[in-house]
Amino acid sequence: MDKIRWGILSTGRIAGRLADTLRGLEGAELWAVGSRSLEAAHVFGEQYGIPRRYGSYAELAADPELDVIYVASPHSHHYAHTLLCLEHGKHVLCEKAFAHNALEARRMALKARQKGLFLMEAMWTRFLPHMVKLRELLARGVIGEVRMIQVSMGFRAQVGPEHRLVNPELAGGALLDVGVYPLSFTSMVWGKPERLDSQVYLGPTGVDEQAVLLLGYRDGRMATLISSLHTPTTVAAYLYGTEGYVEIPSPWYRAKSLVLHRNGHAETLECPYEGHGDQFQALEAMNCIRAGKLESEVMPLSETIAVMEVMDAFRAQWGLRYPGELVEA
Ligand SMILES: NC(=O)C1=CN([C@@H]2O[C@H](COP(=O)(O)OP(=O)(O)OC[C@H]3O[C@@H](n4cnc5c(N)ncnc54)[C@H](OP(=O)(O)O)[C@@H]3O)[C@@H](O)[C@H]2O)C=CC1
Ligand SMILES: O=C1CO[C@H](CO)[C@@H](O)[C@@H]1O
Repeated sequence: MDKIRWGILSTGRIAGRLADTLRGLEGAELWAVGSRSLEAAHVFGEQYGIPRRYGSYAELAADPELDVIYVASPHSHHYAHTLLCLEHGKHVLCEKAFAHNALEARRMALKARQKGLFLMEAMWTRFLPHMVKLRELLARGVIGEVRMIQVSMGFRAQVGPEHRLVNPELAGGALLDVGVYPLSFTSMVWGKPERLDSQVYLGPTGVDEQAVLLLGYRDGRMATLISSLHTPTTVAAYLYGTEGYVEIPSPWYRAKSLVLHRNGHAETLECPYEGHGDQFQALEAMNCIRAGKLESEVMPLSETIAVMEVMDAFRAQWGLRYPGELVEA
């Protein structure tokens, strides 16, 4: 296959980051951008050297020469925008959190399967070298049996009530924005939890501004996760095993090393990479598309859906519903 042609849906902050990555990535061609505003598409197109610029997402999705679209709109719109792209025969890499809820995620996965198209949640951290190394270490049992996991991800968002981070119309809240990372991380190690408990602070707009999440697994394994848009926290991860522990230094989700603690000694394992780090997920998407795979084995849709189910359960504990979320008829 020739170069894979990418389209970028939206001109926001993270859209700019992947555009910057894609323009230098082997095998990729940054082909088009779509925005709600043609002017914004032109500005973005100029900035990143993108030849085709559209003033609507529908026109972007309909471009017959595009292969894959990166959906980088707010959480509230991932469902509709992903379906739009799939309906037009485009493969999709969709930002986290994948949707409002698991029902939407299941429908997105079903549509991709029906259309024979690739779809993946852009859980980019999973593809970074330190995560590949971590999976290797755990598979070799270097810290014995992992019994406890502790992960935090919190920062102070100084934004107004309309901002996507706290606006319920845009599916704001710490859980979907940052909590999804520790949940997906724990899922990568152990799969879906059996028991859930939590403490939450709902802010003035009604969304979760911070929470402590407790996950219970079979045989007494447990995880404690922190997610916050209210309080800056360390952004570190620890996996405690029966024979030692692994520390992923702050910020754990894009770290360039791991620290292995065993027998009173700490060994730093370097896991370097260049660039923003989102190139690995783009390479995974392109490799899958070239191989005719509909999903990634590293970030499968079943797991994205399972994590959404866990987030649904936490929101149910908190009585937090989003105005636009799909509900069973
Ligand atoms: N992987 C990562 O590290 C990160 C991932 N993210 C994820 O990326 C997504 C976007 O986040 P981010 O880039 O920070 O968000 P921004 O607010 O910076 O950008 C969102 C873009 O979505 C488009 N959009 C479509 N509909 C709406 C709407 N109703 N209101 C506002 N914007 C709309 C706009 O583009 P336009 O005007 O061109 O149509 C806007 O620029 C989220 O899912 C977020 O969780 C965010 C940050 C980091
Ligand atoms: O995915 C993300 C990574 O971290 C950011 C904070 O620094 C979040 O706001 C964002 O959505």
